[in-house]
Order: sequence, then structure tokens, then C-alpha cells
Amino acid sequence: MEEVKARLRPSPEERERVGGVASKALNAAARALADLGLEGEARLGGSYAHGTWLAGHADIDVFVLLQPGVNLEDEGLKVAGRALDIMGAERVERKYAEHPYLSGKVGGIDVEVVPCYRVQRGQWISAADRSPYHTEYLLSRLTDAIRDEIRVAKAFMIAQGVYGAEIKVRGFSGYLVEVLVLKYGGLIELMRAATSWRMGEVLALETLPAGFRPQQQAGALIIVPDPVDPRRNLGAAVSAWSLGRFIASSEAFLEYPRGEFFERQAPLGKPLEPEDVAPNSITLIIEKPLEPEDILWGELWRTVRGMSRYLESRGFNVLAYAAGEDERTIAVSLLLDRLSCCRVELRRGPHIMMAEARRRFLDASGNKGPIWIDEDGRMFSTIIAGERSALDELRAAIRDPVRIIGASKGLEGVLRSARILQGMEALRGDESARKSLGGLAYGRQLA
Ligand SMILES: Nc1ccn([C@@H]2O[C@H](COP(=O)(O)OP(=O)(O)OP(=O)(O)O)[C@@H](O)[C@H]2O)c(=O)n1
Repeated sequence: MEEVKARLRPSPEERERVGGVASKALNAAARALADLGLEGEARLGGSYAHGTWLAGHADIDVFVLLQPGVNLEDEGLKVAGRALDIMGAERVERKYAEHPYLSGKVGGIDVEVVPCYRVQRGQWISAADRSPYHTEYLLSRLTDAIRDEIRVAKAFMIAQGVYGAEIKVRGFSGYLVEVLVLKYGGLIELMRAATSWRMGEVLALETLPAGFRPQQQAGALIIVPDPVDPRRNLGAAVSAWSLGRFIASSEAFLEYPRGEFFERQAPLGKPLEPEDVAPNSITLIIEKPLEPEDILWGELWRTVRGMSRYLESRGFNVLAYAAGEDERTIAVSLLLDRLSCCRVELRRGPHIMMAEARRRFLDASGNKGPIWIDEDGRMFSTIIAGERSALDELRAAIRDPVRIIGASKGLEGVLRSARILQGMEALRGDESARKSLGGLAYGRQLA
């Protein structure tokens, strides 16, 4: 643990370099406000302000606190744009949380400028309004020893694939890690506690207000009240998979503490290689569309669920699915119980008393399968619809993905030109395919 801590602790040179960019960013945001004649204030927030960023991975969050009534998407973004301009930021991009904000690179460091409102505690208008209070709260509580613990906790979660509240991961946000580590005093203590958390347990850092009742949220497995706003559950965004993965990895680490846990995902059971699961899998590789990450992954999940439902309706069993990405592509792998199946289809015939139709039905059915009459006198037969291949079914379905599998409109184009590969074939393809198959090996379920 000491070795890992030392590796993650930013050096004095890094602190100085990042600190330089941070004060530049703060000044630029203040100047931008003045330039646009807006009343407000710029504050640093997030892991930089808290001193909990990982060596080599600093990003600077500047919150621009505006007067209520100002439009965040209009004036807010203008201030952000002006601030990044003053800093001489490169690669300025619009990003989305609950409302849009801007990010750019200054001296190789990511700077995010997030407009929000200056409000009294509890009078939140936008979700980002709490952030300055988070920073104020943490700065009054954090010590350097705790900061070291937070960094190892983040690194552990990154390696286990459960760090980040974004839709793609649905894991632990930086702030949630900060709160949980503070609550338990360290990563090991957090891990020990996590192995015996109960369903819906309230994990509060501060004494809760009298009569506190957690909001009932569907799917929230743990309740971590935000110390600056106890009604907000910081654990709401953590998926069952991410929570489960964290608990299982913690259990494994406590039993076999090894540095590897900070580097790569630990297998839940016997380690499997992608090759082990590949034979019964189908991998679909699409070009990454130019959409904001959160929107893209939201759409992708919905589409994958649609695909899986479609295959089930065609007689296949989808056991699990997982996704992976590289620079250019996203791959989704589905694990099926079998890749082809022989299907029998029911044919509904006429009533036995309709002589003409009865004869025609019998002629048409010939000797191809059983014919029977139900209790109401209606005739039925079956026809063998032939061998179906899950691969062919999917290839046919993506010709009209919106209608057939209920895919999102935004993905229609890339789905139509998706590559669909069977089993091992995919392992020779893109890095994204290897990752999605690896996801299956580790039981990475998206839903
Ligand atoms: N789901 C989230 C995400 C972010 N925040 C707020 O936004 C700040 C910045 O979050 P972010 O930049 O996403 O992450 P960091 O905490 O800075 O962590 P790191 O950069 O080390 O990943 C947090 O401190 C918190 O106040 C939050 O409340 N809830």
C-alpha cells in the first residue's frame, strides 16, 4: 500500500505546474465574468481543489458561480468559452452533465469550466451548485494521510473498472470515494466494511438530521447521503454491477493483497480468457459516432437490450453481454447458449367445419409435420422454419435496426454498417472486440 501511495502522490513539481494552470484558470474565469459584465465568482473544485487527483492525471475544475436567473446554457457557456479563450486553451469541447459545460487543454492539462449558480446551501437550482459546498466541506476535513487513502481507493476502483459516475461506467464518482474513505478512515477499512454492507444500508458520514428518511430510489443498493445535502444519495448512480464488482474485488484483495489489484481487473472466480467464452459469442463492431459519451452509451445500452430481446424472440438465449471500446470503434459481444437453432413454427388453420378451407389446409400441410384439432375445433399444424443462425438473424435485423430491434435513431447509420463476427474471429479484430469479449470473461454485464 505504501508503494502504491508513493506512486500516486503528485510530486512537488507536478503540484507546482498544475497549480500554475489552476491560478491562470481562476483568473481567466474572473476576467471573463468582468468582460461579459456578469456578476459572479469563479472557484476551483473537484479533485484538484481537494488535492485528491492521481499523479499524472490532474484535471482542473473551475466552477463559475452566477446569479440565479442567468441562463447557464447561454450566458453560462459564453463565460466558460471566454475564460478558455483567455487561457489560450486548445481542443475546446462542449460536454454534458445535467447542463452543458466546456473543457479544453491548457499546457497539456484538462481544464473544465462549469457554469452554475451561487445559492444558499439547500437552495440548489442546478446539480453543479453543490460542488463549491463539497469543496468547502472536504477542505475542512481532509488530511494528507486521508488524501493518500483516497488516491489508492480511486486507483483500485479504476483498475477494477468501477470508477466514475458517467453512464458508461455507472460506478463510484470521485466525490463518493472521497466521502466513503473519509467515513471509514482508509481504503482497507472501506473494503472491510463493504464486504458486509446490507441492501439499502445508509452509509452516512455526518449525523443525519432528526427524522431523516432516505428517498426511495428504485435500484439504489446503498444510500450515501451527501454531507452537504443529506437528501441526495451519492450512491444512486452506482449500478449493481459496479457495486458488486467492488465488493467482490475487495473480498479478494483482503484475502490475497497484491499490487496487481491496482493495475488490472481481478477475476471473480477462476480466471477465464476471452478465448474461453468466444466459441458461443457474437461480436458486433461499430464505428464510434460523434456523440457526447453519455448520450452514446445510453443509446448503446438501449440498443443492446433491444438486440438481446430480438434474439430471444427468435428462439435464442442471450446469457450475457458486454461492451468495449478503442479509439475508433465500439464492440458489443453477446454470449448465447447456442449460435444456431432449428425452429418449428405454428400454423393456424381453419375450423374443422369449413370444408373447403379444411381441404386446402390439409393439402398444404401434407406430411410435413403433425396436424391437430384443438378443443374449439380449430386445426393446427407446424412447419419447420429451418435452421436459423443467430449471426444471420442479427445481420438481417441491423438492416433496419430502429424498427426491428428498437435501436436508437442516433445509432442507425453505424449499426447498418456494423461488422458482425462470430466467436474467435472477433479476437483477431479491433482492440474494442477483445475488450468486449474480455468483459464477458469477467462477467461484465452492461445492464
Ligand atoms: N456524480 C457527480 C460528479 C461530480 N460531482 C461534483 O463535481 C466535482 C468534480 O467532479 P469530477 O471532475 O467528475 O471528478 P473529480 O472529483 O474531480 O475526480 P477525478 O478528477 O480525480 O476523477 C465533484 O467534486 C463534485 O462536487 C458530483 O457531485 N457528483
